[in-house]
Amino acid sequence: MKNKEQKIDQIVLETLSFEHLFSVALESGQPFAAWKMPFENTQSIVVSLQKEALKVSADLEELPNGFLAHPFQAKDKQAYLIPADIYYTTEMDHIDFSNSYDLSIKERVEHEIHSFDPDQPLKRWKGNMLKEHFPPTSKEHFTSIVAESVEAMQNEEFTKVVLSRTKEAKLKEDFSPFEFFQKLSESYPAAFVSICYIPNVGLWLGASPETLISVDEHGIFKTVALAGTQASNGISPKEASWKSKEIEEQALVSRYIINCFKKIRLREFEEIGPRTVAAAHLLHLCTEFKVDTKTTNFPQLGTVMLDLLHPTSAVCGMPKEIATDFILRNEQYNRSIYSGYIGPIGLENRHHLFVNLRCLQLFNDHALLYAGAGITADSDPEKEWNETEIKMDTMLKHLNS
Ligand SMILES: C=C(O[C@@H]1C=C(C(=O)O)C=C[C@H]1O)C(=O)O
Repeated sequence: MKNKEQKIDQIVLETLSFEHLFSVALESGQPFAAWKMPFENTQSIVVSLQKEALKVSADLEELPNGFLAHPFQAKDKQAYLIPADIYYTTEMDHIDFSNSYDLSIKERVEHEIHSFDPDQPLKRWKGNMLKEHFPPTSKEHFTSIVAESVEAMQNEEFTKVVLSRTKEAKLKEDFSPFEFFQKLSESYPAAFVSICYIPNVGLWLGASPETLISVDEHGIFKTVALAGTQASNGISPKEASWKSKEIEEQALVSRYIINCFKKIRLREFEEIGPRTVAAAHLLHLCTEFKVDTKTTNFPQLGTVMLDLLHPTSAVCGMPKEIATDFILRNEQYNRSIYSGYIGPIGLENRHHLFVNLRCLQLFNDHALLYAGAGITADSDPEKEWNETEIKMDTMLKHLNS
């Protein structure tokens, strides 16, 4: 990975805590993101010192370090970038502070962090939440569009479509985004747990099980084909068995990824799986694909594959254009960054972008949960509704507990 020149200054603080910086960022209304990587304990946070997130094209080699968030559908193909003007992880004893800003901003941030009172409940953040959203999806509407898509697929108009919906959940009076983030981090070690705030996009929290692309510090590129869902009900991944509907649904996603490699004539990929993986109380089928970008001399593979892969048939369908069109005509709401992608880029010399799933958006007094299910010609509308219910439980279980 190319090393970008970035001038960094530091704020060394004696009594710094992650909660301090998280709370100051949340209350400030500045774009920020905090996260925990799968199978890592470290929590990280970036805060932008500009009022708005940057609108950028997802060129990983060129962008400054930060946190990227791309909607499911963006006509201009632009993503939001929260630049790491301030960067801190629970492994550090100081804050990295981009010194392209003048001293007075640094002093203001330092003052706000020092004067933050952890015993006072946070209130200001609620004023920064979006004021409205599309009405939540009724069961009647969801099952009727599933039935309509099944009929279209039986007529061979397309092969797969992922249909999604939303649901509202009240927040308790003293709901704390920080406590919720901590609860998710503790409960889901295998997930990418994140919170991100982008003005006009809102405050989003999630526990994603699905990597879209990653390129690590050694130049190893990875992506996965994740699909097929069942409640684990105490069954371990090794004991799980799958019906042909799910096996085909996941194989379709694998074929889609292999096709993307074919488009760029890349043959040197390793394919591992499919195997059953656990995500919270659910099981999925997963095939992992790996490429060494150094031996293949393809340093920009992450950027190229990102452009080809998104949206994959795990969140959109096959063929992509027809499935997208069906989704946009029938879901009756805007997915925003649900089923888009989010994650840190450049930091610690790696990029890791996840499909934004098992997530919710916060409003003043309630949350809006998002989930979808892969529909094929063999789907049953009632079962697909239930699948979205159990996916939403990933968040719902911890929301007001
Ligand atoms: C669309 C979602 O999940 C995706 C769809 C799956 C399926 O259809 O079985 C499984 C995992 C994800 O790739 C979601 O969680 O909202």
